Amino acid sequence: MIQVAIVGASGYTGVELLRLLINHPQVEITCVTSRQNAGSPISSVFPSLLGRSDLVFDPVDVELIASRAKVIFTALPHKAAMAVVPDLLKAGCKVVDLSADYRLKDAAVYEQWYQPHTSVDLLAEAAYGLPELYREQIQEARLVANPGCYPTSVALGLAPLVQGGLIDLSSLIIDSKSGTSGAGRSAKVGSLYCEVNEGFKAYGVASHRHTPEIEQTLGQLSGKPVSISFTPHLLPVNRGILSTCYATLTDKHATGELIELYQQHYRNEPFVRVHPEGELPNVAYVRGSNYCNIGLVSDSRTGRVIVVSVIDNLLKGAASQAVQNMNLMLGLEEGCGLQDLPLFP
Ligand SMILES: NC(=O)C1=CN([C@@H]2O[C@H](COP(=O)(O)OP(=O)(O)OC[C@H]3O[C@@H](n4cnc5c(N)ncnc54)[C@H](OP(=O)(O)O)[C@@H]3O)[C@@H](O)[C@H]2O)C=CC1
Ligand SMILES: CC(=O)N[C@@H](CCC(=O)OP(=O)(O)O)C(=O)O
Repeated sequence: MIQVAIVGASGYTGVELLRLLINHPQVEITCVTSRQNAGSPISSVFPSLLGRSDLVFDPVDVELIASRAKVIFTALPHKAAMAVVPDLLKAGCKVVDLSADYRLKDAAVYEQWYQPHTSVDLLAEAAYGLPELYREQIQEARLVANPGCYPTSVALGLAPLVQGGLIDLSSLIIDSKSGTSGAGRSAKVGSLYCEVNEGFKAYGVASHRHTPEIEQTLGQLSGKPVSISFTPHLLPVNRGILSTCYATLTDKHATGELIELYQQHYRNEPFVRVHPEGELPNVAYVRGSNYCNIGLVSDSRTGRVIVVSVIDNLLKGAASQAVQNMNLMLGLEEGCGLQDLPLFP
């Protein structure tokens, strides 16, 4: 069994990692951290795990973590992640970082959208953890930067069109909606029930920090700089992301033709499912699973293609994608421990 640790295990992505890794046949969780819950059994914080694990939360102590585990998931807020990742790597561990700290290749871009970076030297070597696009780099990496939730849904939704040169990249508009768990488990007024329930709002308009991450991936796929308009929205549901992407086609293509292209593109990808013509995805079709579902329509009236993609933000948008990356880094079967079907309805 491979020994793994979860740093930041008391958060929303942390508990999803616990749920997945407790059932993973090739790994054993040997260390979980939380500053606020240090000394408490995990089942006292998450009663859903009662009877399934005797683990007790430890404080964040790099030496302790590295002495107990070889693979570490850092499920910490950005900035807190880069305070521990370099020392974990120095201690010989492999790291899958769920934060944004190692996703952007250009330190100046990171510093423009986040804060000063304290381990710029690791940006070049970190593999961007979207297996469907960067599988080989992930297999070789000791540090994987797990993508953001919105960027995962958008990159998978647009990759076939962008790589095929089928759209005018300057026309891209992306409109995404996320469930409230995307904001994490720490107390914030904006995440309170009365603030979110029965409401629906846009936020981060023309300023959300996932914009440069999406532009970086689409730029790599097209070989050209890409600028997008990206607007996230907050949905009054616990989990799920739906991204609607609009772009002008450079030539006429019927919906059926584009769906055939997507089906071919993703034919060997076990976690990407393309809907047949006339059917579009719903966040409920992927909830609780590692799937990304994609549907699209070519609008001959406007010459635009409209792509709709859905993921579970806590799973393909975070924890299950992190486990998919770990499997690749360790040479395990890529879908090991990730075969759960979505929870429908
Ligand atoms: N929620 C989502 O849908 C997604 C989240 N992510 C990213 O994954 C990471 C974790 O997200 P999420 O689980 O939602 O966050 P939460 O706020 O739910 O959990 C954060 C965890 O980190 C610990 N923590 C917080 N601050 C620090 C610190 N300064 N030093 C050490 N530990 C700290 C917390 O425990 P304690 O305070 O007790 O130490 C807790 O265990 C973030 O970077 C987030 O952006 C990525 C994709 C999707
Ligand atoms: C609903 C909501 O608040 N979502 C978060 C995105 C969460 C996430 O995955 O982002 P990082 O991993 O890049 O932090 C937000 O908009 O900041």
